[in-house]
Amino acid sequence: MITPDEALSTVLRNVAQLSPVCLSLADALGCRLSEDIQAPCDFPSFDRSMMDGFAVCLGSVSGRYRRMGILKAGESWPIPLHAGECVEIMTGAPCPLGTDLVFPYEDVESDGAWMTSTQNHELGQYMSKRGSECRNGETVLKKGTIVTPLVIAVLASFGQKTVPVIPPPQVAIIVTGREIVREGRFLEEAQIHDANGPMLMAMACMLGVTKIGSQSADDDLFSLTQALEQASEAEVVLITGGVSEGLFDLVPEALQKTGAEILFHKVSQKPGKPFLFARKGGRLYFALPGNPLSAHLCFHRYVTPVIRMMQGNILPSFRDRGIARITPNQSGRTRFELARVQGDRGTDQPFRLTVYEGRHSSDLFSVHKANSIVCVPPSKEGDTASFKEKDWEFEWLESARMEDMWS
Ligand SMILES: Nc1nc2c(c(=O)[nH]1)N[C@H]1C(S)=C(S)[C@@H](COP(=O)(O)OP(=O)(O)OC[C@H]3O[C@@H](n4cnc5c(N)ncnc54)[C@H](O)[C@@H]3O)O[C@H]1N2
Ligand code: MOO
Repeated sequence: MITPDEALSTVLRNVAQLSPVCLSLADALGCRLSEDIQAPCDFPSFDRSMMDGFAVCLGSVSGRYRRMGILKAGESWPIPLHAGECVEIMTGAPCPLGTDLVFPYEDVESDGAWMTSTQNHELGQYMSKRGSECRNGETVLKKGTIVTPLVIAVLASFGQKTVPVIPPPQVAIIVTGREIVREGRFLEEAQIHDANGPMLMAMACMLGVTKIGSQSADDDLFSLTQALEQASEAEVVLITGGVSEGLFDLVPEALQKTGAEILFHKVSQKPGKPFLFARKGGRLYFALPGNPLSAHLCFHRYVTPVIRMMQGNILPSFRDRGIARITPNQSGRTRFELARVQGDRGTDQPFRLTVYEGRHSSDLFSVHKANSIVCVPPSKEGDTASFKEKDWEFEWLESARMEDMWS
């Protein structure tokens, strides 16, 4: 059986970044730009008042200016100001031609016909000059930039409706098993509700996936192959259940029947031993063992990096260290244990880990507070089975939230 590291490198060797597409600004949130973006005009595109007050054309020795009228944002002044004239101007309005500076209301006295400045001034004050943020044709956003709400604001400022990005993959989820009842329908005896489908959908959403199909299949070849055919739009296909040794675990056979090449089946890990990885052209298939914690681990460890790489992301290391007491691993397989990290805010004390050990991969209820995973390698021969507190490396789960970990 291959090791988890060998499994991960086989998976990663088979991933390619997706081709760029143009998405609406909202759909592009979280994606990487696939091209540099140039400003289509100067920004701001006119000399803009930064304050409510008076736009003045200098020239008055006494500091008194003739008030020529009012200029709202969204309007422009038709004629140039002459020396000693001013216009009452609102923030965001274009300064009239001839404006030397803007006085805020706080720095003047005005009687309606005349305005007198009461403070010193500087040329150009409170004017955001045309092109002062960027010039027409200037590169304002670099290829590879992640589209955040601030990037969306920049693009929207140029009037751009779409943007070229590396999209997230389309994901299809196939939930197998006759005993699984979906979408809250009534349970017959020996049936259970679907936990994997909603969990995997949520995990994909956390990685920015927006197009997720979900369907179910019975434990027979016809139903499984039909479901696999229906998933042929997706770049990532997740199948849960039916991948182990049972008489009705037919997912490997169904994948082969549809022409997918199985790259490995079974990994020396706990949970998730029956995990299978296959591909057909650019489409990757992950057959995740049916027990929810196995499906969770296999998604976290093998599917998450794939979805990131398809979107042109590097693989960040969400690793940290914390103190824990963990039973030595004499299973012969690499153990991945869910854990809860906690810290003391404002101290430099190391993180502490509560490791949810000894759970079966169907024991969902006691681990839902987990925010991390610890990898416990198999003990080496001759290791005394000591059980001491020590410093362990852990990996944050995608769903971990900082505000939830401080005690
Ligand atoms: N003889 C052997 N039996 C098993 C082995 C083995 O090596 N030899 N491996 C065990 C391990 S480890 C796992 S994990 C499971 C995985 O089996 P399958 O992937 O074939 O999954 P199923 O048998 O279909 O289901 C297992 C378990 O999970 C429940 N399940 C399935 N889907 C869902 C869902 N969508 N939501 C909630 N729960 C689900 C299902 O009812 C079963 O209880 O095989 C062991 N057997
Ligand atoms: O590998 Mo299974 O995932 O332990 O239950």
